[in-house]
Amino acid sequence: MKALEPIIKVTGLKKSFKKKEAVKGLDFEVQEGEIFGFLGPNGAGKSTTINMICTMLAPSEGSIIINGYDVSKQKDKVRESIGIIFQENTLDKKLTADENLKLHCRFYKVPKEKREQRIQEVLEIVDLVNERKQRVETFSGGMKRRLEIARGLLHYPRVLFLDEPTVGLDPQTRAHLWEYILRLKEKEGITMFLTTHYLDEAEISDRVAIMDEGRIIAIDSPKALKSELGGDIIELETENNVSASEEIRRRFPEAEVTLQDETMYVKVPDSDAFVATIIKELTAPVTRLNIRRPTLNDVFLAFTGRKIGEAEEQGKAGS
Ligand SMILES: Nc1ncnc2c1ncn2[C@@H]1O[C@H](COP(=O)(O)OP(=O)(O)OP(=O)(O)O)[C@@H](O)[C@H]1O
Repeated sequence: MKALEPIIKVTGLKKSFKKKEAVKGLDFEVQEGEIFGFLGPNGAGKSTTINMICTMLAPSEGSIIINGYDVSKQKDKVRESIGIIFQENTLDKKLTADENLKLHCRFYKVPKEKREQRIQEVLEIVDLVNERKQRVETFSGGMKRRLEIARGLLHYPRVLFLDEPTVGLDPQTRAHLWEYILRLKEKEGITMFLTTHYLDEAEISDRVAIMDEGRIIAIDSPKALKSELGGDIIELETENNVSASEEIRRRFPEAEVTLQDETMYVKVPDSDAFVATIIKELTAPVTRLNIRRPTLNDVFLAFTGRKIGEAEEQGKAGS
């Protein structure tokens, strides 16, 4: 049997801005129907990559194939194959939802006889059927984002790009938006490529690529990435973390110890035996102890030596 062609294939992708090498050589594939998440701190190179994939920025090197079309040679075919929902709101606020959608249908040459049915379908997906005749300026932030998603779907794209789709929304609206996105996957079987720096949101993805400083440092399902870490994470504070971490490393050679501010993160295959021993025998008394399953933040920490929030702070300081 012939193996399925990936819907997106990226090879040797690089981008430099003058002296800054923002994307340093990416190779990855996205399969049809996947939710593919790009996770990384500000400045990691996510937007630059997504802009190149969406034909909006020319790569310095490498190739991108979407839906069988070459992004640098067949831009129009690529644009027909994709829908884009970016951070900036590009709806016309003075127009109604309906007028915004009709405009987009004309722009993307959705056949006239299909327009009415398609507008109804996409409004149903994002629950805005009753607001169809309202002006966009009366919409809440969440409603606007939903309308943008509806608009991005009008021309039956094979891949939908969502760049930080929940930025600026409150937690409840964020959660709802993800429900719509999952509904979309169910109803339209569409491939979704999303970027986020919210770790909990990345969990929705079938696969996640973790990006840092222009490179993909890990790529797999959230479950596999976390289980690759193996064992439990023990958060530990003692009266002297430096000497305690040295003692742990000496006595438990299999333990991986990372010191972060006031807290030690210890990863061990068997947390029960470890905890029983350190509580009784560690020279520096234990002042706090918490055992938990690994999160994507731990994956990021394991690969980069820092938490995703800290990487962002460094990114901001450096830019
Ligand atoms: N047009 C540009 N000119 C010069 N440098 C740029 C340009 N666009 C991006 N960069 C730099 O490239 C690096 C990657 O930026 P990019 O916006 O792709 O990161 P990101 O991961 O998408 O971050 P964010 O979440 O903040 O959008 C950053 O150091 C940024 O300052």
